[in-house]
Amino acid sequence: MGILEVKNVGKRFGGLQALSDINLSITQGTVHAIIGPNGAGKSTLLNCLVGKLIPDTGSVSFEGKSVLGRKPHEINQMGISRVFQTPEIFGDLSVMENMMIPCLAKRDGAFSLQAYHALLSDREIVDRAEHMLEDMNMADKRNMHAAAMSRGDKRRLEIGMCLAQEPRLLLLDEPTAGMARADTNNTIDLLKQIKDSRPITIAIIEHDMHVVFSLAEWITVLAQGTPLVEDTPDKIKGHPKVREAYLGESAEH
Ligand SMILES: Nc1ncnc2c1ncn2[C@@H]1O[C@H](COP(=O)(O)OP(=O)(O)OP(=O)(O)O)[C@@H](O)[C@H]1O
Repeated sequence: MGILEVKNVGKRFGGLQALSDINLSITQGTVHAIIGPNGAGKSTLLNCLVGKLIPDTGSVSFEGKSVLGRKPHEINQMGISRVFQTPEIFGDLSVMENMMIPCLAKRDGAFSLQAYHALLSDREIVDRAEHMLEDMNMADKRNMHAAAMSRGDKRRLEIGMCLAQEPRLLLLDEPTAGMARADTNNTIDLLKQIKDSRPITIAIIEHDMHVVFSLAEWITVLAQGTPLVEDTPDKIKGHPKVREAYLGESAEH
């Protein structure tokens, strides 16, 4: 059984069947990419995994426990963290302050902005945040305003903030969208380093085939809301159905 099991999931928006009969198993410790043309249902599926949407049919379970009906923060506490397309960081705070927030949430189970000032003198949280920044190779940026960083560094910080919560499954929604090639390559290296240094499973939605083929060990191709094919990257590359449904279209990205 996979760390994440999706069975017969369907989701309809009015007259549109966005997902139909999705079956997906994500194996523990792998990098699993979900690819597909625009509108294939990738984000809808991801939203069903993290409690932002409730599927009309089917089941989603993480480590054998159903996630359906749980709120996003409850799913997060179960061990699933999600990195969004646009980095979700606090631009007005420093890099260090940003990192302290998930460290506190991990320890205390919640975070309130009222507790923010007390954070600065909380040695345990400061130490943990410093350690995470070192782990992310960002210690030299600790006092920088988060908003002033490059897109690649904002992404690096956000990924670090997710990891501070020690998730067992990291979900990445187009983590290199809008990045210059150098930042994309840095993000690929960072994700490889994360994968090699901790027991984590990564599921990634991505349009950039360079990123997909650099990282993925297993690929599911969605088309029109349903899995078209799943296989290793080598098999997916030359698969005629995939070329027809996706790779032709991917030239636009
Ligand atoms: N909240 C919504 N209400 C109505 N239709 C929606 C909603 N969210 C998504 N859709 C539709 O569902 C289909 C799947 O969308 P989704 O965003 O999941 O695709 P995607 O594969 O992530 O696409 P992209 O690669 O462009 O991000 C699309 O036709 C989209 O227009």
